[in-house]
Parts: sequence; C-alpha cells; structure tokens
Amino acid sequence: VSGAKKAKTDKDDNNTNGLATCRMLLAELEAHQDAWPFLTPVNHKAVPGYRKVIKKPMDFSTIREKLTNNQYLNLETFIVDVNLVFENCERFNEDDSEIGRAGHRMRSFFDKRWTELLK
Ligand SMILES: Cn1cc(C(=O)NCCN2CCCC2)ccc1=O
Repeated sequence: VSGAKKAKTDKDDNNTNGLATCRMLLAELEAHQDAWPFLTPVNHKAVPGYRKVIKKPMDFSTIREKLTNNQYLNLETFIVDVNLVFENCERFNEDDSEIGRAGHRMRSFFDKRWTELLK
C-alpha cells in the first residue's frame, strides 16, 4: 500500500542510507599516502594551542569508531565529519606547510571520490 514504510533490513542492498559508500570512502581516505596527519586525534599535549583553537577536533580513527558504532545516519552526516577534519586542518596549519598541503591534497581527493560515487 502506498505510504507503507519499507522495513530496513541488512538485506537492504540498495545502499539506501549510503553506509556502504561511507565504508568505501573511509577505507580510501585511511589508505591515502597523505593521510598521516589525520589518522589519529591530534595530541593536544604535543601541539600547543590546538585545544584552544580547534573547538571540534575530528580525525579518521574517530570517524571509523563512529561508523562502527552506527553513529552516522547517512552519507551526509558522514561527509560533515570528514569535512571537519579538513576545515580544522586549514584553520590550524599554514597552506604552505607539510600538514597544510597534505590537508589540501586529501580534501581534493575526497571531493573527487564522493562526487564520482554519487554520480
Ligand atoms: C592534523 N594535524 C596533525 C598534527 C600532528 O602533529 N599530527 C601528528 C602526526 N604524527 C605522524 C606520526 C605520529 C604523529 C598537528 C596539527 C594538525 O592540524
């Protein structure tokens, strides 16, 4: 009957909420050669000023944890956290620095990949 909600099962293989796409994208981010600054949370004890400047820290291992704990509703909420990694990086690092450049390279890689997958 029209309007009846389709029960969500894990057989729901048309990837409706994009979680298979999140898993694929995160695996590619983690495997990227320029991912090294983003693989684990920034150690604010070792990085002066980080805790004060960056209000919402985020990194790939935290995203992995949230994905594992089913904390992402859909691809959109996942993309918000990935973009937070890159926004934090741009805020804290000079564009002309090792980490700043790595962040720009990772952001353009991610933008390219998810737009390819969503087309
Ligand atoms: C994203 N980001 C990362 C850092 C950082 O120092 N990461 C540690 C990188 N090391 C690699 C091998 C062990 C740890 C500093 C500022 C920043 O914005």
